[in-house]
Amino acid sequence: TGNQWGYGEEDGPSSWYKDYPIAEGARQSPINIAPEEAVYDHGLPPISLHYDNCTSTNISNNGHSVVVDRCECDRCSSLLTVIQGGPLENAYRLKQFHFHWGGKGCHGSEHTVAGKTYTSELHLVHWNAAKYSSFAEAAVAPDGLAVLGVFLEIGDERGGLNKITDSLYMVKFKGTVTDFRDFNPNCLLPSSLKYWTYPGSLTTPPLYESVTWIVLTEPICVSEKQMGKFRTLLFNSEEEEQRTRMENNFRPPQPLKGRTVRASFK
Ligand SMILES: Clc1ccc(Cc2nnn[n-]2)cc1
Ligand SMILES: [Zn+2]
Repeated sequence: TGNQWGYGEEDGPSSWYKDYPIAEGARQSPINIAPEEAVYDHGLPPISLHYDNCTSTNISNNGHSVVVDRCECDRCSSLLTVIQGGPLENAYRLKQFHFHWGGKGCHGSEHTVAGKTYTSELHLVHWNAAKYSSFAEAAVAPDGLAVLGVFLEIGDERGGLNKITDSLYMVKFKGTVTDFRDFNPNCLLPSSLKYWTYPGSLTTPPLYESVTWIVLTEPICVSEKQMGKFRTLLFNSEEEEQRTRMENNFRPPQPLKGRTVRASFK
């Protein structure tokens, strides 16, 4: 039932085009960011993040990544948790955040910077709630989504990440979910909000070309021990006999096809 895609030899990124022809589209993500070719746009305002009211609700393993959903209850959804400014015409509301990572070593990010890969990449997924009435409606619109990308590199431990890594044992298997309240992703942001921005897509099927990408230039540091806990997750459910470690859940860079990457800085 439905399209079975993954990150393996048979079902991985190089075969997604069979079920999702948009995989070969004109604005696919991720991309390699070439800083020298990025165009400094002095008209680009800074981005502003209002995550203070951010309340998470649960953490889950969807068979592709580990996802922290934002609470959508009436009280919470009235409280604004948004990204605005930068290339965005209006405020985009946070829907969820998740990660992409590698096996041991320093590959694992989706975007690369002058060919450099990072050990992981955090994605905060937002939708244009000012213009569309649901995430699903926004997800298919060219200005529907905004994803904030944060690079993770191996170094000192990141304290704020421990609440997540200490919960991962509860969502080891695909299809598992557990309460995960009051986590604010502010603690996972670097000190600088300098960014690159370009028009792109979701990096997994359905690969919709609806994402305004905002990729922060400054990585955050996480420890090898913390990354090791991400790699205890499994792609498969408890019922499946196959036990496949969840790692290398990243799509490689896609052709730029004439797009311009803009920089918020000189
Ligand atoms: Cl709703 C949804 C669908 C796909 C992805 C995967 C992804 N796309 N861009 N970054 N991650 C994340 C959220
Ligand atoms: Zn992602």
